[in-house]
Amino acid sequence: RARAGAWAAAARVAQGRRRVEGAGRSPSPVARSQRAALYVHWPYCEKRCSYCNFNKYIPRGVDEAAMRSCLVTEAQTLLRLSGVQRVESVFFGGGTPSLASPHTVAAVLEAVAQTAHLPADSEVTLEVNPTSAPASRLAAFGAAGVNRLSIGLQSLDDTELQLLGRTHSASDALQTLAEARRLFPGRVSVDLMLGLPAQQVGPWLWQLEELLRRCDDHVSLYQLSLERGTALFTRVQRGALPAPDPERAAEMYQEGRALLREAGFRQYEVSNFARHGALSTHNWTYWQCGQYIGVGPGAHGRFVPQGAGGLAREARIQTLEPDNWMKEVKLFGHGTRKRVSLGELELLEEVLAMGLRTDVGITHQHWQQFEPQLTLGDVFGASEEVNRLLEQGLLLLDHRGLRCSWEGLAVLDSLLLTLLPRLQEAWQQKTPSPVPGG
Ligand SMILES: C[S@@+](CC[C@H](N)C(=O)[O-])C[C@H]1O[C@@H](n2cnc3c(N)ncnc32)[C@H](O)[C@@H]1O
Ligand SMILES: C[S@@+](CC[C@H](N)C(=O)[O-])C[C@H]1O[C@@H](n2cnc3c(N)ncnc32)[C@H](O)[C@@H]1O
Ligand code: SF4
Repeated sequence: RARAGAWAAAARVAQGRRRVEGAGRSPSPVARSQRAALYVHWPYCEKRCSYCNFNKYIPRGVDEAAMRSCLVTEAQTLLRLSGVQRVESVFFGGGTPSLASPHTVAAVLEAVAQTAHLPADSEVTLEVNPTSAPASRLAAFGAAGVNRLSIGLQSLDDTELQLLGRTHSASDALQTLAEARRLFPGRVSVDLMLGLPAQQVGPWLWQLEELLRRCDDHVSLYQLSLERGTALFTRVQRGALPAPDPERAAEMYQEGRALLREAGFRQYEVSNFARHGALSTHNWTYWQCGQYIGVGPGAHGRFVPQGAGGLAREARIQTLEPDNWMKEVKLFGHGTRKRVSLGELELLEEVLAMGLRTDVGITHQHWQQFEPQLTLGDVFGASEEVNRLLEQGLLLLDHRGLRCSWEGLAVLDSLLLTLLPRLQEAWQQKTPSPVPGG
């Protein structure tokens, strides 16, 4: 059983159901530079899924005590380095973090709470694979401080689940979902994939309808991305399976999001849907270009190291391979493999590309925090190409800011092909490159 620490106990008393409503979210009293989300990567899985190229390993055995101690050490080191005082959400992802013991999750949360302020109602998500999470284990994660679950359900068709190399059946997934809802009501998300080889629109929509009868208040729809180096990629390349049809996938996405809308879900991001205000705070931080600290093998982070001042934000990635990562953590207190300083333009490009993924888009206030000189109107208002997108009703630029319409959200990548070069152009005009000899 999990040894619930002081923070987990306080969190249970608070029983906070913190909900964000996009732009309506009340501003935190702590400055942006002193707040962050924290991501923790558990790199192990039971079996390799045929489509997955995330940073995961199938170990013969795991030295969990060593892993736990390294996760705790790295969380403490990076929190101190960042100068972050308030952690607003924690996300245990992977790999398969539901294979970790609740004790490990509790230890990381206690360490975070001791190094920075972790409000008792902070969103703490754990990703769960159906076969590694009986109800007793889910309850123990709850006692450890987890208050939101994200279930990798992927499909409700056993043949598809087999094709994906999953270890669970559709009925296992539905059972986990029911148990999760009982233990974490209003705080359970499910991931459903679309665009699989040979998948047809009609049957996929029946899956979604079935899911809508069973699900809680958060759904993520992920279109399969066929990744080089995966078993699925090889089978498609050899002709053993048909290539996924992008037009059919687009139709599933369009019909799927319409169905979710009818069921009362708000599409608050390209792939994410919530009702009753159950948006994910953690992911919202990513899309708003807030700071986040990545702990564990292969975790990504983006924060301003203490002493760097201003907007000198760094993109960081931790060492991928777990044994090497542990050696580095034992030696240096962290396993950061790569640090790249983000330039001001790069950061603005991220603000644009990430912000437009959400239904709120980029508000004028939000943009101003990153770019006080050029307004959204200065950058985009006079561009003929952008005006065409506004006239087509794909984009909106008004007193609130810049955002995609419902139609625009489905074709964001193509909108960015116009918007990003326009931003680069406006940036160059603002800061002309020095003329040689001038
Ligand atoms: C990396 S997994 C980790 C969580 C957990 N191990 C699981 O499998 O559910 C997180 C989510 O990413 C999505 N995902 C992984 N590989 C993908 C791919 N190639 N294309 C689209 N979505 C993918 C899946 O929906 C999955 O639920
Ligand atoms: C695809 S998302 C699924 C989120 C889920 N749908 C939800 O609403 O909570 C989660 C996956 O993204 C990856 N991920 C998220 N944040 C990360 C970070 N900071 N560093 C590395 N990987 C990250 C992890 O592999 C994780 O399993
Ligand atoms: S999809 Fe999830 S369970 Fe499957 S290999 Fe990837 S991380 Fe592991």
